[in-house]
This record gives sequence, C-alpha cells and structure tokens, in this order.
Amino acid sequence: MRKTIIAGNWKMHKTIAEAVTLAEAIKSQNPNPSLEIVICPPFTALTEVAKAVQGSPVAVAAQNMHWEVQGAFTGEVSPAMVKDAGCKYVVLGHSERRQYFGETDETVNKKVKAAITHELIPIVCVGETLEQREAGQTEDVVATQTKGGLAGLSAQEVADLVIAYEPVWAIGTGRTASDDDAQQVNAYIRSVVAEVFGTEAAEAVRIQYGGSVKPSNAKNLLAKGDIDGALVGGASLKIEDFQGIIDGAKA
Ligand SMILES: O=C(CO)COP(=O)(O)O
Repeated sequence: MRKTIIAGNWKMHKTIAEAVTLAEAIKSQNPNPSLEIVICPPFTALTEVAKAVQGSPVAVAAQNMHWEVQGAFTGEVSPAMVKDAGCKYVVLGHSERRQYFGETDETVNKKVKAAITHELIPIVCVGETLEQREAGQTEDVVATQTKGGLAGLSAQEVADLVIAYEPVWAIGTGRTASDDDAQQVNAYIRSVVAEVFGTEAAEAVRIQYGGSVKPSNAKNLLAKGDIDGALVGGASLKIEDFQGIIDGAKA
C-alpha cells in the first residue's frame, strides 16, 4: 500500500513569521495516519518551520538544493545544509527551476543522487509543456525526464522516493488536467519505472499529481489508482484551501 503524500510547495512566498504561522495551523489540524503531509517553505524559513512542526506528523521539504556538499557556489544551498535545517524531503527538478534556472535532467540526476546520499527523500518533478502536449509528446517527455532524473539509482532507491507529475500548462493557470488524463500519465510514468527498475520499484514508488490542485478537484484526482498524492502550489498558501485538499484525500 502506498501512503498518500500531500505536499504544499510555497514557492517564493512567506516571511519567516508568516511561514511559522501557517505551519502551526497545519500542524494543529487533525492528523490522519493514512496521509503524509509535507510543507515546502522558502530556504529562509526552513529552520523555524522545522522547529515549529517538530514532533508532529508534518514533514518539511526544501524546494531545491545544489548537489555539492560545500564549496564556492555563491547563492547555493547544499544537501548537508538542507538536512541540517530539519528537512526530510527535497523537491527537485520543478518545472520553474527547469524553465527559469536552466535545470536539466543531468543536474536533476546529480541532485537526486546527492539527496539520497544525505538521507533526504527526493520529490522529482516531471511534466510536459502545452506545446509538447499538443504535439503529442507527453509520454516521450515524461519518460525522458523520469529516466534521466533517476539514472543510476537502485530499484530500492527508486521505490523510496517520490515522483511528481506536473504538466507545465496546469501550473498556476487554474487549468487542471482531468483526473483521467492525470491518471493516464501517472500510470504511464509507473510503467516507465517498471521497465527500467522492475515491478517492485514501480509498485512502491509514489507518484503525485500537481497543477492547480484545489479543494474542489482534489478528491477525484486522489481517488485515481496511480495518483498517490498531490504537489500543491497556490492552494497550499492558505490553511482553508490546503485543509480542504487534505480532507479530499481523507474521504
Ligand atoms: O507547481 C506546483 C506545485 O509544485 C503547482 O502549482 P499550482 O498548484 O499553483 O498550480
């Protein structure tokens, strides 16, 4: 049984005080032992948020990191630092990082390996642009990103991580993939994992959907067999919306 994982990616939002307030509100909600809740504040708030949720079932993730342990990489944050800040997870290869900051499957792969070395669980993002979808390239794109991002890992390492399918055209647009479309791509990603890493890894790996997830569509998306959770952007910034999504997963 794969445990449903709902993650809130706060992107470049919230001061430390605002982040702690939201984290405490999430922590104070009734935890459901069949769900895993993860919050991804900006770097500046990681330590304080990790302290605020310590001892609760809410886990903390960084939104990115470098692959080197330390060194002359101005502006970067290392896996050891992310771990030290109290993170359990790290989001890697988000489409905004690929689009605006030049991330490639190769750099994502280096980061995934570094995360595992530092006992951080990667949430590896894949997803096609609108142009690619309209050209019929969705499967090719997610297969290439999945194989590239996970290259060189063992079946067990893949079984333990999380993949997030986030179609770029659905991010921040209010335009969600239909639950059937999302299910279809998630199932396809699982088949790619099976082909490369074997059926056990494919059965175990959790594959989230992300892209305009909100309380009104979460329940139907999360009811699909290959959608093991959600990676939520905008709707994770307000407690009412995030809680509504969590409630959808509970039902
Ligand atoms: O990019 C996302 C989460 O990582 C999705 O963002 P939205 O939920 O705002 O569409």
